[in-house]
Amino acid sequence: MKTIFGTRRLLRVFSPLWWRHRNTANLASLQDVMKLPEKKRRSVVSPLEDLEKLLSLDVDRTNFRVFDPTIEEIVEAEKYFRSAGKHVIDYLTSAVRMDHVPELQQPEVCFIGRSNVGKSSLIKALFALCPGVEVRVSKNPGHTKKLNFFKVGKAFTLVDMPGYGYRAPEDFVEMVEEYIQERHNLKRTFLLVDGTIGIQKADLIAVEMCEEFGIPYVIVMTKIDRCRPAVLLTEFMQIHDFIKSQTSGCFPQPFLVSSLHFSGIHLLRCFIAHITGNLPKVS
Ligand SMILES: Nc1nc2c(ncn2[C@@H]2O[C@H](COP(=O)(O)OP(=O)(O)OP(=O)(O)O)[C@@H](O)[C@H]2O)c(=O)[nH]1
Ligand SMILES: [Mg+2]
Repeated sequence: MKTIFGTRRLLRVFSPLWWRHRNTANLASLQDVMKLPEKKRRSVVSPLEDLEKLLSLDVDRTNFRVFDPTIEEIVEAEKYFRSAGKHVIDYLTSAVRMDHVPELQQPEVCFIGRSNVGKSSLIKALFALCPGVEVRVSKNPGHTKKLNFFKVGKAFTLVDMPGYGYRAPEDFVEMVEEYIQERHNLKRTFLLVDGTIGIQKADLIAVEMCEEFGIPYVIVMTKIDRCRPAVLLTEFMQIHDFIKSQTSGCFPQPFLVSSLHFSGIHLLRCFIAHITGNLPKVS
C-alpha cells in the first residue's frame, strides 16, 4: 500500500503531463492564477514579461506595455466574464449575411484570422468562467461557417467569425468584409495570427483590409504554448516592428495568448472590458 502510494506520488510530482493538466484546469480565474508560484503566475498574467528577459538591453521596448493594467483592474474586468444576477453571458444568434445580423446598440468586438488559428478557442477561453456558454472548436480548419454572436450582458458582444484562407466559406468576403465595414457599434477587430509561424500572406490581406477600411484593430498571437521562447520572441519582434512600420490603425502592442494554458487571457479580458468602455478608470 505504502509503495503504491509512494510511486503514485512520485509520478504525480515528476510527470509534466500531470503538472500541465493540474495547472491549466484551474487557470481560467485570476484568483487561482494568483496561487501559483511567482514565475508561473507571471507567465500566465503577462507572457511577454518572460520573453523580454531573452532580449538584449538595447532593444527598444516602448510599445511593449501600452496597455498595462493593475491586478485590481484585471480582477475588476473578470467580473464581466462571469454570469451573475442580471448580467447574463450567452450565445445570441448566428448570421451569414449582413441583413441577418442582430440590431444591437452595445459595443462589439470581433475575432478574425486564418482558418484554424484559434479564434473560437480564444472565445471559449475568455468565457471559461461560464461553462454553460457553448463555443465550438475543431481541429479541422474551416469549422466556423457563420458570424456567431455572444452577448455579455448589456456590456458588450463578442463575434466569432469564419476563418479566411484554407476551407473558408464561399461567401466569406461578402459576409466578413461587409460586417467589418458597416457594423456601426464595432469597437475593435482582433486579428489573430498563429504565434508559431507569424504573419502569413493571407494575414497581410486581412491587415490591408483593416487599413483600407480605417478600422481600429489589434494583432493577437495565438498558440504560444506550442512555441519555444526564442522562436516566439523572434515572431513577436517581427510583428511588433511590422505594426510600427507598416500599419496605422493597428494597436502598437501585440497580445500573446494560449487558450490552452490561459496565458494572456486575463489581460485580454481586461483589454476588451476597457475598449468597450466598461473600465473607465483604466487609461
Ligand atoms: N496548443 C494549442 N492549440 C490551440 C490553441 N488554440 C486553438 N488550438 C487548437 O487549434 C485548433 C483550431 O482551433 P479553433 O479555435 O477551432 O480555430 P478557428 O480559428 O476557430 O478555426 P475556424 O473556425 O476553422 O476558422 C483546435 O484543434 C484547437 O484545439 C492554443 O492556444 N494552443
Ligand atoms: Mg472557429
